[in-house]
Amino acid sequence: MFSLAALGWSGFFDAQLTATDADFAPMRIATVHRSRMTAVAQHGTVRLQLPAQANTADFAVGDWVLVEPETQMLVRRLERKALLRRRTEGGRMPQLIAANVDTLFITTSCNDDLNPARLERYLALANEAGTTPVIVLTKADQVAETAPYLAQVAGLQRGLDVLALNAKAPEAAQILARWCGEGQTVALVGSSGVGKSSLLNTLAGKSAEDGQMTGSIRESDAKGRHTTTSRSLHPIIGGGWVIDTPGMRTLHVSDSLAGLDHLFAEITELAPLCRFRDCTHAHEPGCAVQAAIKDGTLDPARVDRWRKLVEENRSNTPVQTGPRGNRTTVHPGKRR
Ligand SMILES: Nc1nc2c(ncn2[C@@H]2O[C@H](COP(=O)(O)OP(=O)(O)OP(=O)(O)O)[C@@H](O)[C@H]2O)c(=O)[nH]1
Ligand SMILES: [Zn+2]
Repeated sequence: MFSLAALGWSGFFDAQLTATDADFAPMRIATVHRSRMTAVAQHGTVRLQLPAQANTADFAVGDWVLVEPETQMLVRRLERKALLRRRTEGGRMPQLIAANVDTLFITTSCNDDLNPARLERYLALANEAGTTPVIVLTKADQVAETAPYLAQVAGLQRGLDVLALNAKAPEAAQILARWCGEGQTVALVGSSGVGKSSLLNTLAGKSAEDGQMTGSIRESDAKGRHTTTSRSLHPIIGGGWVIDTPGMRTLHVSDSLAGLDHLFAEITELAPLCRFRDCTHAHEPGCAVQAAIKDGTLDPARVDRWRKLVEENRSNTPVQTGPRGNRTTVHPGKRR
């Protein structure tokens, strides 16, 4: 038995209920497949009945829905507090990754997987979603010192929490406990092999074998490696919920202007100080960004990465146009 608060219910969702909703049970989407979905209810997990017109692609793990209790028929989805989504190459609509996630554990390991430019992509994703990012460096037990790895990620975003742990050790759950209290939802993202499944098993208190059986479906990818292919909602031992996501090979940045501004705040805050309002910060006289690079307060490599992501975001984000402010989505053209 779970209380609604333990499931992550809050005033934000309560405020969306009307008098006629009293007959329905709030439930949280636990898995989304092509033609079926399951949800966690106060009494356990149920398979939802879907109305004929429902499209499971419109739902994300972590979503709150109202359900008709006798028939388990889905009635409607509640507005989301946060939504992680991305566009895949050639994808017309953004793919939903997870909803109502409080904290995104951006996972990488203390080895060659650690790549600040890739982490910045995940940070933009988290910022744009309205989810707090935390960088989790796994495989801390495999290196003599974690300090050099922590140093590489510490400056990636103001106020960013960064920590190193062994994903397979039970202490990992204590290190992450501040983000995992009752009703809190966290999600794991990162490249294949960094230890997301290991961390999930540690947080959910499962042995590796149980974890594989009851958790994610693992199948071989093109290279014969076993990778996580589904996502689902799992209870954390000390309270809260964890959503695992499939390993992402490449994360293209799109629809994330605000997320990028927040990520690169130390750069975007300088722009108003440039002499020209439309300064490109490349060659203009009186450019505050170039001045900061020159006096050593701004890392030129960081500025290059910022420029590249802003450009990528522009070319991948549909232009919102239309008569009298109607928002018409124009799908992005071929990537250059
Ligand atoms: N020593 C050590 N090994 C780890 C740690 N985290 C993961 N591993 C090992 O690294 C390998 C990959 O870990 P997984 O948890 O399967 O990685 P994943 O991110 O879930 O990978 P995908 O399912 O492909 O997305 C496994 O052999 C783990 O046992 C860690 O913190 N320390
Ligand atoms: Zn400038």
